[in-house]
Amino acid sequence: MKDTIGGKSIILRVELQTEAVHFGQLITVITENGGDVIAIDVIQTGPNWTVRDITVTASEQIQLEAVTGAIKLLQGVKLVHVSDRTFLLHLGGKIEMKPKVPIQNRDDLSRVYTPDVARVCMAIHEKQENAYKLTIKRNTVAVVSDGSAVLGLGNIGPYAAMPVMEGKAMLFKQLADVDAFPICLDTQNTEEIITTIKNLAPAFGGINLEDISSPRCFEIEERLREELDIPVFHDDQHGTAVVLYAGLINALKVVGKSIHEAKVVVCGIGAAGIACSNILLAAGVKELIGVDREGALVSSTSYNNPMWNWYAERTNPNRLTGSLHEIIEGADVFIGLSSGGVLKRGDVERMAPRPIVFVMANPTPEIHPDEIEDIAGVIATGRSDFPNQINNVLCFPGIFRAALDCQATTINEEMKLAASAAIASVVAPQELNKLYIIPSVFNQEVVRRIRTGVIEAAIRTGVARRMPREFRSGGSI
Ligand SMILES: NC(=O)c1ccc[n+]([C@@H]2O[C@H](COP(=O)([O-])OP(=O)(O)OC[C@H]3O[C@@H](n4cnc5c(N)ncnc54)[C@H](O)[C@@H]3O)[C@@H](O)[C@H]2O)c1
Ligand SMILES: O=C(O)C[C@H](O)C(=O)O
Ligand SMILES: [Mg+2]
Repeated sequence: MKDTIGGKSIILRVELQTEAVHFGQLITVITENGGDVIAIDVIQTGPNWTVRDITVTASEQIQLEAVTGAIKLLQGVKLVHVSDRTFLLHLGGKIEMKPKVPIQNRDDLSRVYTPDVARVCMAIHEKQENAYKLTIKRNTVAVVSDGSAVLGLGNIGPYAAMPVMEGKAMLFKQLADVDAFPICLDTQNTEEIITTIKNLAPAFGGINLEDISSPRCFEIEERLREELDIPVFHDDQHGTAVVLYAGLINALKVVGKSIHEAKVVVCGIGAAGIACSNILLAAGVKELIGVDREGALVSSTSYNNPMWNWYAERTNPNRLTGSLHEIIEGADVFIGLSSGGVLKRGDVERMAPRPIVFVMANPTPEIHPDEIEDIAGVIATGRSDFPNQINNVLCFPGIFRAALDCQATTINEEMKLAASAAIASVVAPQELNKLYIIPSVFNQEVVRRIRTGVIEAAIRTGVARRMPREFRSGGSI
């Protein structure tokens, strides 16, 4: 699949006959064909030959193909091989498990394993809560997918979903020191998914559901929330909604509009679109219209999807009908959670002045930001290679850090709103502008502030089973 935006990067291993060709000629051929040379490494040299690795990036895959084609035509140059840097990074997977203590002798062995481990087992058998003290449970989250709605790629199955889940596990660890396991299930049957996750739960302090398509994701999450005593959080719904709301709070300030008066169009009424709409309704949006493939959702129509009937009852107060291109007329905010290329420049031209355009489909947004840069008030995407990344990665590490630290039984609405406010607050008023409405994933304040705000909300709403030390002003739970 050809991605139309974002940098592409390859490493070219070339052997040059130094008498037949100058290195400068090779570089000229690369740049003339649209490649940027970002690194050169000498691998081996001989009396009249040299082998080098040249790292080349280009904005389009097609340019990289042109570069390799042109190199093959150069006299005195042999293209030994081409490696895709992204694939290299994924070789053998991206994470590993590491013991916390070494096992160096028999004594260690008998304590981490048989026979002494039995005493620890019995301590948990006598008091199940001890699992939080004596196992990985207190710091471990399962990232579970069935591969049915992976990014905007659709139902690509559990094997193909793994790289995303491994990536989420890496982010959990790096950003919030949460240990996370990627688990991709080879079933898309609602009951089987629920039963499997329930059976897996003893090892985990939380369940992060990921990339499970709607409407099954709603029932799976709801049932697991009822039946488990650890937080179950469908990231595509709630993580996205938390970050979207944080971004919108700040974007509205940039364009000087009020959330109560804004006309908001959400495109893609799936897992993420429904959750984002819910948070917007709770935040006071009055004119909210949902659009999916068949056009605007309206209460006068009956849908096969029960969530859509529920949705249409609560939104579209003026009962607008028609396609996205019609509905978008005069809108102040567009929120895309559908698939790449759905929005056209003409649509944005017909929005209200200084429109807010959040095109959050991954990996290809609903419109390329460059196409509307001159007419939009604020633009955000889900990707890391544009300004204003509205992506659930800003939420899930911090919200689970908080939930694990206070051993929350659930992640409730108050905790989610606290997370949104925490994220929005990281951008100081004097820093706020159209290219900076949302903090970077690498801003360490993000997880820290989410953790504080979310633990406070958990304690306030009575779902914390443990009071972290810094929150113990009087008494403990
Ligand atoms: N930026 C983020 O943090 C973030 C988070 C979650 C999801 N997403 C993106 O949002 C999209 C949806 O994810 P999801 O988990 O809600 O999936 P989903 O399958 O639950 O829902 C997708 C919805 O979009 C609709 N849709 C697809 N193409 C459309 C089109 N051309 N016009 C109108 N509607 C269309 C589908 O009918 C479906 O209702 C994906 O691209 C995903 O990558 C982004
Ligand atoms: O994985 C991401 O980048 C965000 C989100 O979970 C998505 O499904 O697109
Ligand atoms: Mg996802």
